[in-house]
Amino acid sequence: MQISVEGVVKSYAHVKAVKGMSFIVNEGEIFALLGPNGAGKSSLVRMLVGFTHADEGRIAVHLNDQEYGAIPNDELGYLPEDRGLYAEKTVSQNLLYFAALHGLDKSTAKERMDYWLERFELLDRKDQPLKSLSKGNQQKVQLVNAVLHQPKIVILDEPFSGLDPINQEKVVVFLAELKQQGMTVILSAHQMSMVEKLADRMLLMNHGEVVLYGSLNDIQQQIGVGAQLLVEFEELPKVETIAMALQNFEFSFNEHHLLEVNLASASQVNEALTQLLTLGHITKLESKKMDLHQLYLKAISDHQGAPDYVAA
Ligand SMILES: Nc1ncnc2c1ncn2[C@@H]1O[C@H](COP(=O)(O)OP(=O)(O)OP(=O)(O)O)[C@@H](O)[C@H]1O
Repeated sequence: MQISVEGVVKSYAHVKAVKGMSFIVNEGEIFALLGPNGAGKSSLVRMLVGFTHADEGRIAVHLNDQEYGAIPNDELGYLPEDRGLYAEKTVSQNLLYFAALHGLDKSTAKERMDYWLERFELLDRKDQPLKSLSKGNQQKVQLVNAVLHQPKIVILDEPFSGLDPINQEKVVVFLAELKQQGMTVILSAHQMSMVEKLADRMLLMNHGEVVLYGSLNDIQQQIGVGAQLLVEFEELPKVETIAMALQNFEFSFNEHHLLEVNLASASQVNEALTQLLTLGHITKLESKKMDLHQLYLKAISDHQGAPDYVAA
């Protein structure tokens, strides 16, 4: 299995939502689509599942020795942006109905349903109407619904949204188990700490363009910030003095008023330290790698996208 997206463009009326994006999703990986609101993630997903088509470019899904223009329905597990189960029906009525639509026999469907509901601590709610469950619990039922037929490819639009931290962790475990079962998982998310734990590779997009693409290591290299120094001075020097000394470095202050100096690579440590020592007495010094949350903020603030609006 491989999904290849080549130069895909998608516009709606006057909005150019996807502007020539290319990437590959490999079999068995957890692949994260990241980006601010309106970046074009859902537009991409809608093309991957065949709800809409690209204006330009090509999507090729290589599966079972065939090539498809979108993920075929019987191999797709989908958690759509606008969730859509039957609110009046019970949890089990919903799940068994959709499992049957996917051709699953009732006893297999029941067995798998009970397994996943148990994992999400929802087994005792299965005979209750879906609408009587909290928003987060309904979301967990939706997740179960997406995978009951054991599809090869699972696409989840914001699987963590509306979940408390404990349930977010449960979803992390759920997704890791899907991967273990051999499924390929594509998800969009805004929770960088969850993505960091899970994703094998990721694509950060902004204004319909690829900003960063690859593993966490790859994107750390692409953004050119290998590490950060965290510095505390006995007496914090003036910003202008710091700027003079650190001309070759980007720096900022964190919420504890510690100076953060970005290093392109570890080889810059000596130069940075030499300059920092000219600024005063250092009381604390730490070095750390930038996490995904910081990489995301930096990449998006550095990115100058092309305009989204096209002339009428
Ligand atoms: N059906 C539509 N008609 C017109 N414009 C649309 C439509 N769907 C999306 N857009 C526009 O396309 C751009 C990309 O939207 P999209 O929903 O793909 O972004 P997103 O990254 O999924 O955002 P979010 O994180 O908020 O869900 C936005 O400017 C949006 O307003």
